[in-house]
Amino acid sequence: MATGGVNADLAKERERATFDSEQLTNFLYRGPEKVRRKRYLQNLAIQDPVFKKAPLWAFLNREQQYATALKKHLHAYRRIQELGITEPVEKFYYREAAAPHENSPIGLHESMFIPTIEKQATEEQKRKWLPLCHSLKMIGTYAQTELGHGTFIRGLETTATYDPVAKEFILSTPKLTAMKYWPGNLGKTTNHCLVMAQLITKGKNHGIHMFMLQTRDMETHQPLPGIELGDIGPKFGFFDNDNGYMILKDVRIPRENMFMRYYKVLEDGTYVTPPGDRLNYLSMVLLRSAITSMIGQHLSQACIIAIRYSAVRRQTEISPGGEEAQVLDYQTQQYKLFPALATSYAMLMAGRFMYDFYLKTTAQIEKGDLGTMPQLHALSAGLKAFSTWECTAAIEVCRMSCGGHGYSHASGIPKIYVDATPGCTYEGENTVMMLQVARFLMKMYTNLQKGQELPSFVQYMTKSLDTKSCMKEEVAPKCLVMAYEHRASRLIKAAADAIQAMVMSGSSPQEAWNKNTVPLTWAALAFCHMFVVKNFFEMVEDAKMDGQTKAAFMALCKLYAVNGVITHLGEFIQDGYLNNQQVQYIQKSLLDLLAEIRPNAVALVDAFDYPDAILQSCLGRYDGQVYQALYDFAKSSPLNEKEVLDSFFDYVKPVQQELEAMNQPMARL
Ligand SMILES: CCCCCCCCCCCCCCCCCCCC(=O)SCCNC(=O)CCNC(=O)[C@H](O)C(C)(C)COP(=O)(O)OP(=O)(O)OC[C@H]1O[C@@H](n2cnc3c(N)ncnc32)[C@H](O)[C@@H]1OP(=O)(O)O
Ligand SMILES: Cc1cc2nc3c(=O)[nH]c(=O)nc-3n(C[C@H](O)[C@H](O)[C@H](O)COP(=O)(O)OP(=O)(O)OC[C@H]3O[C@@H](n4cnc5c(N)ncnc54)[C@H](O)[C@@H]3O)c2cc1C
Repeated sequence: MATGGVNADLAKERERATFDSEQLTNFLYRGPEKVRRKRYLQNLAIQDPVFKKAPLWAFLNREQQYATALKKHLHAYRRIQELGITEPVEKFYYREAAAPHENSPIGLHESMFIPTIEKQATEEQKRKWLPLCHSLKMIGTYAQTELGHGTFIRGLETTATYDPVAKEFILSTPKLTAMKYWPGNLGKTTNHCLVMAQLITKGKNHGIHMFMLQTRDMETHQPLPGIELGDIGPKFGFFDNDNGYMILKDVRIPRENMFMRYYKVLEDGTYVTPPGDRLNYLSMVLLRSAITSMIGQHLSQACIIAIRYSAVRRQTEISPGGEEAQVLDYQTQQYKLFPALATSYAMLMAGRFMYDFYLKTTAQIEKGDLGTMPQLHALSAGLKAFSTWECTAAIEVCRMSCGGHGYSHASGIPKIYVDATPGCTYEGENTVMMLQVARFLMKMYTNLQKGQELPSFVQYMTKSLDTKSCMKEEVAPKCLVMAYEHRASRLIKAAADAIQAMVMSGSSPQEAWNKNTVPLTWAALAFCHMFVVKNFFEMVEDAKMDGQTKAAFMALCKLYAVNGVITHLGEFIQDGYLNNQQVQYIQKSLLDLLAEIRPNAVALVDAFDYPDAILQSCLGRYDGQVYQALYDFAKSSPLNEKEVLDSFFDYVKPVQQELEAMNQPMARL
């Protein structure tokens, strides 16, 4: 049955591409040297026998999935130290290849616990905790969310009451809804956590603060007295992670366990006012800033799978008796997949901007300059929400575009989807994040009205609203960007005017805000969309690559912008900014771009440079031998280990016998 070699259709696709995919790979990973290093690290992991021999997650139950993920991630953690890998992005490449599609049970330790100690602890606390963290004596997580509150963190109910006599904080869960619920790896893996709790000292509540809590004995791993904790049970995805619950019964911790870099409680219980508000929200901002790239990568994997498969899959004779067409040749299939592909590139570019902006801004914060914190908060919240919404929707489109096989774990896409979609909820529920963006935009609008200068990325608001688009038959990037700016400005103005009008007629600002949250999210979404489009064009224009590669990349960028106009057409034409003729130009441009991208589709996904060992998809294989792979996958199903299952004798046979007896003529009498 084995066919071997590269599938002929896929081979042809690669031959007909108008550009060299390696050029785009080099751009995506910031240069050929970095690509070589990425491949080297990925190969090290792929060839490691510990990872190679591990069973595929899809055939394991939850406990086995957890144990396998833990084993692999701990081995990866050790190897990363042995190999001296220190760059976060290089650690990511190694881990992704070591345990593809398996979420790390020590992930929160690395992505939130250690960074929070680094950024929020005093030098003394760092000296004490960080060496223990690096040797995994301390394994920690971030325990903020409670049963009753995830979004409204000022409403958290866990308390940390200072006792000046013992110089200790008493951590308590005063009621059911105050129980910590959801923190990743809290249930079984970790022995420490950062607890967010209401700080009460000298009888006064000073709001939520961060405390270091040891939850389990560092030798026996048993929970410590006064702490009840466990796993919250199976979820939609993240099967391999022990999201946990925790109840605290007056647990005492030393005063030194409060994170005291910015916030302080003196020995006598005096609270020292911090240098700025919301500094203890910075750990969330770090993850939000990283999520746009991460979700763009999830979507890029789904696109590789769906596009390679669509090049191999043939279905339906185009003319009677003729050859069946590659499904990728159907315009409708292209309309599903190419906007998804364009979205993944758009988000990778937005994620690149976002993470660089995070590094720049936090360097300023470290030096005591908190001036850019509001911009960092607004952009990280907005791009996190916009990218996770767009990418998860597109992943589902990719899955459905693979027909029936897309529904099988053999495709790899269902797992990508279930692990990507909680990105819309964790680190700030998306609608709530959009309303934070709206809050920032309303402030900027008021500042504009007062004649104040605006930060560069909202400068476009200062332009008076043009009434007509410059769009011509040749749909120009400049006119597309202006259309997005126009839509965002108009929707921001509309929301602000509606709020101001309500306030003028006697409503309180809060009431006016609450009656306009839908238009406010329209404005915030339009702002984020505009930002992503503009950033994409700028990055393509600045990219150093040959002309053919740039042309292929630019076609995707234009498609992202054009498709966005068509999807949200109402908002672009509501005030007559685009007329009927201009909309027709844009619609035609969409069809032209689908045709232009078609010959490059496979090369554009090859450029993401994911080895098969990471993709783990029968449909997305580089060699396109999908049918053999699907057959092998089916054969390896544990249900096939026995020819006849015990359940046949336990259940089918007895019922057959009962029915047979019931249907005997004598039995009916
Ligand atoms: C490329 C290599 C990268 C490698 C790096 C790292 C690797 C990362 C790997 C990623 C792995 C991913 C694995 C995922 C695992 C899942 C993890 C999930 C973890 C969690 O979910 S933790 C819990 C998260 N919880 C939340 O996000 C809660 C959401 N709620 C809030 O944030 C706040 O409650 C909310 C909604 C912002 C409101 O706060 P509140 O204090 O009530 O504020 P107001 O609305 O009243 O506004 C007042 C004022 O504050 C400003 N503000 C609010 N937040 C911030 C902030 N974060 N920073 C700065 N300023 C803030 C707000 O704008 C207002 O300002 P004004 O000037 O208008 O008054
Ligand atoms: C996989 C996963 C991992 C997680 N890991 C962690 C972790 O490690 N640590 C941790 O502390 N937490 C963690 N969480 C919890 C997560 O951060 C919260 O679930 C998230 O912040 C959303 O809060 P919520 O569940 O309270 O949603 P809710 O706020 O209850 O949302 C429910 C609905 O109410 C709406 N809503 C709520 N408030 C408003 C408002 N002000 N205006 C308009 N609409 C509103 C929302 O839009 C949503 O539609 C995790 C969650 C998941 C799913």
